[in-house]
Amino acid sequence: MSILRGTQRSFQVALWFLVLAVFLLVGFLHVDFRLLKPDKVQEPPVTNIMFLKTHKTASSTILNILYRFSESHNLSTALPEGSRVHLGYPWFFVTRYVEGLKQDAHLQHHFNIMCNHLRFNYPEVQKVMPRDTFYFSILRNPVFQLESSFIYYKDYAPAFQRAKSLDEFLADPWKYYNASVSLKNVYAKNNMWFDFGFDNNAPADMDYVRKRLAEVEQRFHLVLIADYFDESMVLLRRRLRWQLDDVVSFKLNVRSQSTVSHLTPESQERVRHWCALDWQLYQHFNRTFWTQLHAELSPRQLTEEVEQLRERQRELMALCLQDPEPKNLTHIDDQNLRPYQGGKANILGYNLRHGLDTTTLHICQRMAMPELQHMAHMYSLQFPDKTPKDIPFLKK
Ligand SMILES: Nc1ncnc2c1ncn2[C@@H]1O[C@H](COP(=O)(O)OS(=O)(=O)O)[C@@H](OP(=O)(O)O)[C@H]1O
Repeated sequence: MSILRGTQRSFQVALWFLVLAVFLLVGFLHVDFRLLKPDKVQEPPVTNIMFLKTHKTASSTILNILYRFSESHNLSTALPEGSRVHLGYPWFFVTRYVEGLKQDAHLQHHFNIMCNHLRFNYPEVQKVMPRDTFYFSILRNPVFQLESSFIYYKDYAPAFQRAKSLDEFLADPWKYYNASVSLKNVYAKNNMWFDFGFDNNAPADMDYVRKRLAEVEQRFHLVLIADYFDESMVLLRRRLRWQLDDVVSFKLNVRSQSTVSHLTPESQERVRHWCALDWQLYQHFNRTFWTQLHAELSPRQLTEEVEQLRERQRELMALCLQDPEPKNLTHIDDQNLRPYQGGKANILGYNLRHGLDTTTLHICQRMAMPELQHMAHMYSLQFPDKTPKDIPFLKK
C-alpha cells in the first residue's frame, strides 16, 4: 500500500514538473496562445462607419482612408451639402448639412460612411446612419494638438491673433481668450472636447468629466490615438475586418518642420491645465486604447503587424511618389494635389511619379489627394447632376 502511495506521489511530482516545464518553454519561445485557438469564421468587412473628425489629430489622413474605401467599395458617403466644406461645424450637426437630405429630411435616408468635420450630435447623426454603424474617432496629446492648432488657426481664431507665440499665449491665456467673442475661439481651448459635442469652457469638475467620458464610451466603439497612428491603424483594421491596403496611407496635412514650435516644459504643463478637459479625455482614451490593443494582440503580433503596415506604406510610396518626403506648395506640380494652407502653417503635399499606368495612377492620386479636392471628387462621383464643388483657393 505504502509503495503504491509513494509511486502515486512521485507520479504527481513528475506531472507538476512536466506542467511547469511546458509553461517555461511556452514563455521562453513566446508561443502565442491565441495561435492555438481555432480560426473564427471570417465575417464580412464593416461598411457602415461614422468617424468623428476631430481637429489637428491626423484626421485628414483617416478621412482619406475612408473616402478611398467608400469609392472602391461603391458605398455612399454623407457629404457636405452644396458649397459647404464640412457638416456645419462649429454648429451642432443637423441632417440638413448633408447633401441629398435637405428636401426630404423627414425621410429616413442612410449612408454608409460619414467622416467630414462636424460637432457631434448623436440624435441627428443617428438619423443619417444605419443602426449597426461603427462609431470611432481619434485624439492627440493636447500639447501637440494645441501647438498645431495655434499655427494653423493663428489668423482665424481671435484668441491667437495677438499672441506672438504659443508660449506667450499660455503665459496668460485669459489676456487673449474670450469665449463669448466668437465661436472661432473653439480652436483655442479644449477643441477635441468641443468636437465631441461638449462645452469646452466648462470647469474640469471630476463628476462632470466622468459622466461625459462615460457618454463617449457608450457612443463610440473605438477611440484611436494619433500619437500612435500605426498602432491605431492595426487596431482599426482588425475591428473593421479590412484588408491591409485599406488602412495604408500617406501622411496628409503635414506641416514643414520650420513651422513646428517646441514648447518649453513649463508651457507643456500649462497646456495640460488650460485644456484640462482635453487632457482628461486624452488620458482616459489613451489608457483604454492600449488596454484594447493588448487584449487583441500579443506584443509580438503588434510589432509584426505595425511593421507589415510600414513596409506596405514604403512600397506604395516608392511606387507612387517622386520623393517620399512631402513638398512645399510651390514644388507641387499638380494643382489637384496642392493642399489648402491654414494660418502660418506651411502645409506640405506630394508629387506623383511620371509614367504611371492607369490603374496605379488611380490608386496613387487618391492616396495623395488633399482633403478638399478629395471631397470635391467624391461629391462629383456621388452627385454627377449637381454643380461640382468649387475650391476657390485653387484658382489663386
Ligand atoms: N499618419 C500620421 N501620423 C501622425 N500624425 C499625422 C499623420 N497624418 C497627419 N498627421 C498630423 O496631423 C495633423 C493634421 O491633423 P488633421 O488632418 O486632423 O487637421 S485638420 O483639423 O483636418 O486641419 C498634422 O500635425 P502637425 O504637423 O503637427 O500640424 C499632421 O502632421
